[in-house]
Amino acid sequence: MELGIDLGTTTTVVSDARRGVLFEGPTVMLVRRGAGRRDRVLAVGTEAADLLGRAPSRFTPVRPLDDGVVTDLETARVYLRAVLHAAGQRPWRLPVRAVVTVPVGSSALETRALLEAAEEAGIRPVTALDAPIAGAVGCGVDPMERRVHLVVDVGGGTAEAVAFCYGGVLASRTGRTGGEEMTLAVARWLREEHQLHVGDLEVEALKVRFGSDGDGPLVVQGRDGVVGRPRLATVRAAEVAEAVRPVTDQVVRTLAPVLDDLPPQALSDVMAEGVLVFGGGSLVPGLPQELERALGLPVTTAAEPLTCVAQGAARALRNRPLLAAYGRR
Ligand SMILES: Nc1ncnc2c1ncn2[C@@H]1O[C@H](COP(=O)(O)OP(=O)(O)OP(=O)(O)O)[C@@H](O)[C@H]1O
Repeated sequence: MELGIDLGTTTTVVSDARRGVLFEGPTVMLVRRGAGRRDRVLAVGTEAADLLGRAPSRFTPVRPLDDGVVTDLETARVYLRAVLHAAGQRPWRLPVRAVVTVPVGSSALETRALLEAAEEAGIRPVTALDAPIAGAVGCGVDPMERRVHLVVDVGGGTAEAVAFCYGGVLASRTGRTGGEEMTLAVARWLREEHQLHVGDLEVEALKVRFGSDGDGPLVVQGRDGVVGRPRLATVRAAEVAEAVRPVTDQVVRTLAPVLDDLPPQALSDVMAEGVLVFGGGSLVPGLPQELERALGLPVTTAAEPLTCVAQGAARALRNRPLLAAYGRR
């Protein structure tokens, strides 16, 4: 079994080169913590997210990643095993080979922790690949060619810009601010401007909706900040955009200096080709345009911005020269 695994801060996607996406869901699991015993997983991904705030108190929601990196090996192992199970794979029966993606900015130690967790979960051999490189492969870009490509990946916990060609990274910028920070900004704005306390999932849904519903009114449900009762509020998409803007500005300010490190020939490749952007954060209205302004280059959003990283990772698994050049072990 050959898989590409995009273990993101917010979303996990598992893809198979032949069958496509096998699992896509929030990076969260619900576990029962037994005294002295191993954690028992009740639900993972969408099923776990649906139960958040509803499950009995003996079940704890656990997020295995923080800003794109593994913070606890055992948690990551348990999570990966649950994800493989949900994706219909049983590592204890089938040999599972995989490419797992990591942020470009993750340290050797952080990458090692993820690889160890994957091996412990039964995935062998496993290779780590920078998520932006995997995303580029998923969009049909060949990172082994001589032409320089520039891609931007805006995820939940990280935003990265990477220029690469001919088997190597030329320049990169990483920021640990992404879509989750945008969600927090919307929640803060609802609290301050509308005196409304809104649950995480509702704020997340509002952030996703405001881009797709034009400038029509959006209804959001929460708890009144003064009297504490449930209440509805009507907001406009343009207001939500304003609330998110300081975060998108920060993302763009962090990434744009990647151009400063490129030699003139590389710049002319990038100018001819433009910039490819993907990751859930790229779907926030206005972000591609702001990026275009800051870089002074045309920006194109990937056709499948949420799954191209996992699909590219699965494809990379069969490309030995690519893994030898860009893989991290
Ligand atoms: N349609 C949408 N509109 C706006 N934001 C979206 C949309 N779809 C997803 N997002 C946001 O994208 C973010 C998740 O993106 P993605 O799945 O690429 O990140 P990730 O891989 O989990 O994180 P990271 O790469 O930082 O580890 C979340 O903050 C989510 O709210």
